[in-house]
Amino acid sequence: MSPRESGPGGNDRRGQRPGHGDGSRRNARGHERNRRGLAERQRSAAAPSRRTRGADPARLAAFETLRAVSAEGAYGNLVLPGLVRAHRLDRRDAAFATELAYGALRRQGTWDAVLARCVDRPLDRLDGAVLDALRLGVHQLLAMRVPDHAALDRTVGLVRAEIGAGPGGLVNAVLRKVAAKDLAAWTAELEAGAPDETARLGLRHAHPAWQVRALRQALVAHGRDAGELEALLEADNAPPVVNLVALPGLGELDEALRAGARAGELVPGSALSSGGDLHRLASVRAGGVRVQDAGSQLVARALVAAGGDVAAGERWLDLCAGPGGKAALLAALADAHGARLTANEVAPHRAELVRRALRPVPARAWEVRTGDGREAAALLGGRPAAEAGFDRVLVDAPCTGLGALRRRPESRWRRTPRDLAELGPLQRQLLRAAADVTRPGGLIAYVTCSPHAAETLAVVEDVLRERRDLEAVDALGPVREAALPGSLEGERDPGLSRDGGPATVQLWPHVHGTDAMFLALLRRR
Ligand SMILES: C[S@@+](CC[C@H](N)C(=O)[O-])C[C@H]1O[C@@H](n2cnc3c(N)ncnc32)[C@H](O)[C@@H]1O
Repeated sequence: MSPRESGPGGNDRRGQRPGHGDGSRRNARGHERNRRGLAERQRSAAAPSRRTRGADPARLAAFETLRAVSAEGAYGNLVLPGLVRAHRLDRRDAAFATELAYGALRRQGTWDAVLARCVDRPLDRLDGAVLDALRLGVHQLLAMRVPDHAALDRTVGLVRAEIGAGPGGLVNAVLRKVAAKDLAAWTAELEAGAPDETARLGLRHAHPAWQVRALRQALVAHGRDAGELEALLEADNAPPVVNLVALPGLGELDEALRAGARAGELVPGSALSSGGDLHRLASVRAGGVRVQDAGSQLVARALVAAGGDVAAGERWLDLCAGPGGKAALLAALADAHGARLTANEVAPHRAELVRRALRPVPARAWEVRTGDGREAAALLGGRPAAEAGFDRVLVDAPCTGLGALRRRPESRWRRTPRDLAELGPLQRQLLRAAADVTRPGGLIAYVTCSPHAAETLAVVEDVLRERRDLEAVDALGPVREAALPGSLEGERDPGLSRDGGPATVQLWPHVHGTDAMFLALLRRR
């Protein structure tokens, strides 16, 4: 049996029932700890003694991630790396904790449906910490190669150590019921009780039904086959490959490639990371090499490739720049072309992240402004757009993120259709404001990391309908120009031309291995 199969903690603990002996003392501490904030938990996790013999550090890191997500509204992908460091997990245990935490978060809806059949009361009447521990137990039993006895013993040990002996008994009884069937049997049972195909797919692939419906509609709206839906849902559940970008003129990928990364297949100057702690790479520490989804790289580069050569002295604007991924690439490209980028962000703490992202780029090429993009007209200082307007404007609009579900494990369960209704007006206002500050002849890239038609095609169509001074221009040509030759042909063609008009571009996780980025290009007349 490989270490992976028994999970972290090693063979020394196999068969041992952890947590016996000093249960009550640890119970009290566990309750208290579960009420404390993340920072304090991270500090105490870093203490030299492991505090609990019942909870192995990798499962504890996963448990604390789920607690931070469900009790504090944290983002799992932001919390877990800190806990991996705080618990001093080695590479193997870090991989186990990541698979466990992210997997349990992604599949939460399906695991809750399984648990609802094994618990004698509504799940919302369970203690939140107990429910999170149960989710971790189910994920190990049904979706990881952890033997049943290890999944049970370690999860019960974790509960005894972190929550209490009483809950330990309940978790033991419930997980035994879960372990009585395998994933295929559970899936068949859940699907048999589902009212329709959408609900069945939602249970099978752990997506809320409204998102299954929305993604099916999005495939069709962007010119693909609805039959791809299951492949898309599956891609949302696969751990995303970490893409790297070398900022042009500022970073080289040689070091990453020597360390095991593979050259990117979609975008020049990109690589697929071999995993592990990227901060071991000097080029990453220096900021010339950054983590960035290949789809994000592509749409940023397409804005620069569009409309012929960049003229020296061009002024570019990134209207919604936080945390600065695309701004860093744009600023590096701006510097290489003798252009200058203004990066705008409404949230001050995110504007600070933009500043940090831009630090490796020479200061002559950029400035950061904190402000509401809807008031971008202030950037022109009262002068007309024909005189002071920007040549290229990126509107990377706040959106539901339905195209980046791989990366944000819990987000699918947090989002609601109401978000679409709230974001729609903001997206339109930002696009109009971008148009107002673009010089005649200048280009606007409207981008979302969602393929939902309501925040992509509908937004662009509405604004085009009301503004005679805007026209759609082809986005596919510039995207192809920015991509590696031949990488977007045939089945991988991301373009959609409606009624022979200029094409918009929609990338897909299951086709391109990227987030589902949307790009429309507009020109101000
Ligand atoms: C999709 S994210 C942008 C991602 C960014 N371009 C990158 O590549 O790292 C959208 C950003 O818009 C910001 N935002 C939301 N409302 C805004 C507004 N009214 N004006 C400017 N920025 C806004 C959000 O805070 C968020 O940072």
